[in-house]
Amino acid sequence: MNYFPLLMNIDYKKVVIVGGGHVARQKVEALLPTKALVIVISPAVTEKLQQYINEGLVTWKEKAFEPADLDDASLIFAVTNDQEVNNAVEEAAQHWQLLSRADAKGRVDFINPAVVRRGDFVLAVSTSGASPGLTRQVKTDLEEQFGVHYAQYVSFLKEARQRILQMSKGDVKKQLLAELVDPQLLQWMEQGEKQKCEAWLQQRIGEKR
Ligand SMILES: C[C@@]1(CC(=O)O)C2=NC(=C\c3[nH]c(c(CCC(=O)O)c3CC(=O)O)Cc3[nH]c(c(CC(=O)O)c3CCC(=O)O)/C=C3\N/C(=C\2)[C@@H](CCC(=O)O)[C@]3(C)CC(=O)O)/[C@H]1CCC(=O)O
Ligand SMILES: NC(=O)c1ccc[n+]([C@@H]2O[C@H](COP(=O)([O-])OP(=O)(O)OC[C@H]3O[C@@H](n4cnc5c(N)ncnc54)[C@H](O)[C@@H]3O)[C@@H](O)[C@H]2O)c1
Repeated sequence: MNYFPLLMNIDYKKVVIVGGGHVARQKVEALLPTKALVIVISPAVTEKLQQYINEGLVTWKEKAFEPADLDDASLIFAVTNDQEVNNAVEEAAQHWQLLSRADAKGRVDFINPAVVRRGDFVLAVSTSGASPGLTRQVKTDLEEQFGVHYAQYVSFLKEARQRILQMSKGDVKKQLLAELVDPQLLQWMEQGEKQKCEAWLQQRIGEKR
């Protein structure tokens, strides 16, 4: 299957997760960085999910699934351990609602990549469902390869790019934007020397004005 990868803005949209087990917890954790309105439908939830519910990060409806639970949901996760219940969720989902089934059966509108977040820098991995184990392994490798300093690095690149776009034109702008991905900047950021990056930018912008 050739899936279409995208980054979706789901802020303030309703997301319904049917099931309250370990897979439901994974989905909730993937959604926490967003402002989606997350509702868990399940007679029972894991300890970690209970913690998120207590903190008000997620709403829990302590009950077995019913079709009306899907009303107004933009995204639906059928993640119970009961195929019949997941089938019932699929049957109740409208064509305009995007459905994901953790058992990878029946209708599959989307699947979930493994995600490494470093601020605005997002790395997503998938084997299109072929091997979730390999996906997990590659994610672990990426976590090591792209350390937490990437968040600050990409934040600097964002600000620097805005400044370049405002201050320069044409070929100068193009050249400055190309120079911005200089590996030296990444190295300074990794060493905690953000001020060197700032000075570098000041100098470049000054020279080209
Ligand atoms: C990425 C991640 C994100 C997430 O779950 O949100 C994710 N699976 C993760 C881990 C993981 N899942 C499983 C294992 C055990 C090893 C194994 O079975 O190989 C491990 C490894 C581990 O946990 O270490 C078991 C498993 N997974 C699926 C089935 C059903 C089936 O294949 O039939 C079964 C068998 C269930 C059973 O037998 O009962 C199905 C799917 N799992 C997907 C995503 C989608 C395709 C991903 C892709 O394209 O590669 C897809 C198709 C649907 C979906 O759920 O979206 C998360 C990464 C961890 C992370 O982020 O840290
Ligand atoms: N995508 C993945 O990464 C992945 C990984 C492992 C397993 N799976 C699949 O996901 C399924 C769930 O795995 P899990 O480890 O979370 O299982 P689990 O047993 O930990 O949790 C199942 C949850 O479903 C709830 N549930 C049962 N009947 C329900 C109903 N009628 N209405 C609402 N909720 C109901 C239970 O209360 C429980 O909270 C597995 O059966 C498997 O098919 C997917």
